[in-house]
Amino acid sequence: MKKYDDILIGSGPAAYKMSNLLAKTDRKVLVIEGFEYGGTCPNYGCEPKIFLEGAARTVLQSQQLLGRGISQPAKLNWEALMQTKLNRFDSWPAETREIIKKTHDVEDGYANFIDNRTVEVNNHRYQADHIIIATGQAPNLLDIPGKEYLHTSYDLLSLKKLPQRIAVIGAGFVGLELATLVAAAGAEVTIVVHSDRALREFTTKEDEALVKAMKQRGIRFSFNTETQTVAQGENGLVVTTDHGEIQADYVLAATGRHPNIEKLGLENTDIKYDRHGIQVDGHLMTTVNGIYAIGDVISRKQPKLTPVAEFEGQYLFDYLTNKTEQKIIYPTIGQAAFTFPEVARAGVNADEVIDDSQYQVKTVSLKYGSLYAGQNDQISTLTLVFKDHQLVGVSEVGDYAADDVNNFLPIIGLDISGAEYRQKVMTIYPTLGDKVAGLLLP
Ligand SMILES: Cc1cc2nc3c(=O)[nH]c(=O)nc-3n(C[C@H](O)[C@H](O)[C@H](O)COP(=O)(O)OP(=O)(O)OC[C@H]3O[C@@H](n4cnc5c(N)ncnc54)[C@H](O)[C@@H]3O)c2cc1C
Ligand SMILES: NC(=O)c1ccc[n+]([C@@H]2O[C@H](COP(=O)([O-])OP(=O)(O)OC[C@H]3O[C@@H](n4cnc5c(N)ncnc54)[C@H](O)[C@@H]3O)[C@@H](O)[C@H]2O)c1
Repeated sequence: MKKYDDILIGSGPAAYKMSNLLAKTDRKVLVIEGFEYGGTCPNYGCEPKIFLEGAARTVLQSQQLLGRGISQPAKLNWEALMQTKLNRFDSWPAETREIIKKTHDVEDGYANFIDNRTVEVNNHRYQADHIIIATGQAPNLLDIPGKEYLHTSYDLLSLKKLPQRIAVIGAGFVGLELATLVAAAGAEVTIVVHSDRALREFTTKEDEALVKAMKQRGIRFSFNTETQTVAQGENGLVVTTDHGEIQADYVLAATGRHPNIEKLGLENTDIKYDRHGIQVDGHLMTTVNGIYAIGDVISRKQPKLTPVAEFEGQYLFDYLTNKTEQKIIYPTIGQAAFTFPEVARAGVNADEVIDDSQYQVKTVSLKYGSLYAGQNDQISTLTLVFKDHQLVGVSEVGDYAADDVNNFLPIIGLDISGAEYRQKVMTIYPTLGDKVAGLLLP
C-alpha cells in the first residue's frame, strides 16, 4: 500500500488549483483522474463554450445592426469554427496531465473507496493524511424511451457538422447558451421546457426579455412541456412531448447536472451525501475525518461555477497547510449566462425583496447610452438593489451584462459607499463603469 500526504480525486478547476498550490510544497501528492485532465471547464465547459461564442456574437451583433451601416450580416461556418476549436483545445488534457506529472504522481482511472481510509484505482491501493474528492458533476439524462438519442453538452461542443434541426430539452444555463450558439450558426432550434420559465436565478423580467429576444431570432420555446420519447422517424428524429411532436436531427439534453459520486464507492465509507452532492462542514471536511470535498461535487447553496471551485481549492490548501483555521467564507459571487443578450447577477435578487420596505430597487434602461445605441442594443436594463443606501444586489439583461455586472461586484463585496467609490476610483469612459458612481446614488 503506497502512502501520500494528499490524494486529489479529479483534476478539474477545484483539484487543479490545489495541485498547483501543493506543487510549491514538499508534500507527496497523488492525482487520480478518470477522464480528461483539467475536467469540465477547460475541456467541455466554460472555455470551449466561450471560444465558440466569440464567432456567434459577431454574427448576432451584425444581424442587430442590419440597416444601420451594416448591409450584410456575418455568416457562421460551423465546420471551420469547430476545426479552430479542436485545434486549440484537443491537446489540453494531455498537456494538463504533463504539468501535474512534473510535481506529483498521477493515476489514470476512476478512484474507488474501499473503506474510510483507502482508495483503489487500477488495482493499486493508496492511503493519505488527506483525501480530497473533487469529482465535479455530470449531465442528467432523462430516463425515457429513446434516451440513446440524447446528446450532452460534451457532444455538442465537439460536433463537427451542424445538424439542421436541433431540439434542446431544458432551458437552464447549458440549454440557453448552447441554443444561442447553434441558432447563430444557422440551426433551427426548439427548446422544450418542463416548467413555466427559463433561468430561475434571474428576475422574471430579465428572463422574459431574454426569451423574447431569442424568440425574435426564430428560436421556438415550448414551456410547461414534458418530453416523453425520442424515436427514429422517416425524416429524422421525432421528439414526442405532451404538447405534440418535434422533428429534429439532433437532441441536446440540458436537464441539469448531478454530482459525480456513482463511481466513488461511497457505500464502503461513512461519507454522507444528498442529491446535491457530498455533505461537508465549514472546513470542507466530509463526515469522515481526513476526507474533504471541493468543487461542484459538494452539496452547498453557492452556484456551481469554476471560480467557486477554485476558491474552495485555495481555501482547503490554506486550511490544510495551517495558513487559516477559519471556516470558509464565500465572497460575493457573480454569475452570467452567455446568451445574446446576456443575463448576469450578484447578491440580492430584486424579485425576492420587491415587497420588502427595507430594500430599494432601482431599474435603469441603458439603451440611451451611445455605447449601447451604437450596437442597437434596445434591451440592456440594469437593476440595482439597495439596503440602507448600500448596494446589495445587481443584475442586468443586455449585450454586455456580464462585464457590466462585474463593475458592481467590488462595491457589494467590499461594502463601500457610492461616495467612497467616487473618491477612490475613476473608470474608463465611455463604458458602463464610468456611470457606476452616479448609479449608486439612491
Ligand atoms: C457546458 C458548460 C458550460 C459551463 N460554463 C461555465 C462558465 O461559463 N462559467 C463558470 O464559472 N462555470 C461554467 N461551467 C461550470 C464549470 O465547468 C464547473 O463549475 C467546474 O468545472 C467545476 O470544477 P470541478 O473541479 O469541481 O469539477 P470538474 O471540472 O467537473 O472536474 C471533475 C473531474 O473529476 C473527474 N472524476 C470524476 N469521478 C472521478 C473518479 N471517481 N476518479 C477520478 N476522477 C474522477 C472527472 O473526470 C473530471 O475531470 C460550465 C459547465 C458546463 C457543463
Ligand atoms: N455561464 C455559466 O456560468 C454556466 C454555463 C453552463 C453551466 N453552468 C453551471 O452548470 C450548472 C448546470 O447547468 P444546466 O443548464 O445543466 O442546469 P440548470 O439547472 O441550469 O438547468 C436545468 C434545466 O433542465 C430542466 N429540467 C430539469 N429536470 C428536468 C426534467 N426532468 N425534464 C425536463 N426538464 C428538466 C430545468 O427546468 C432547467 O430548465 C449550472 O447550474 C451552472 O452552475 C454555468
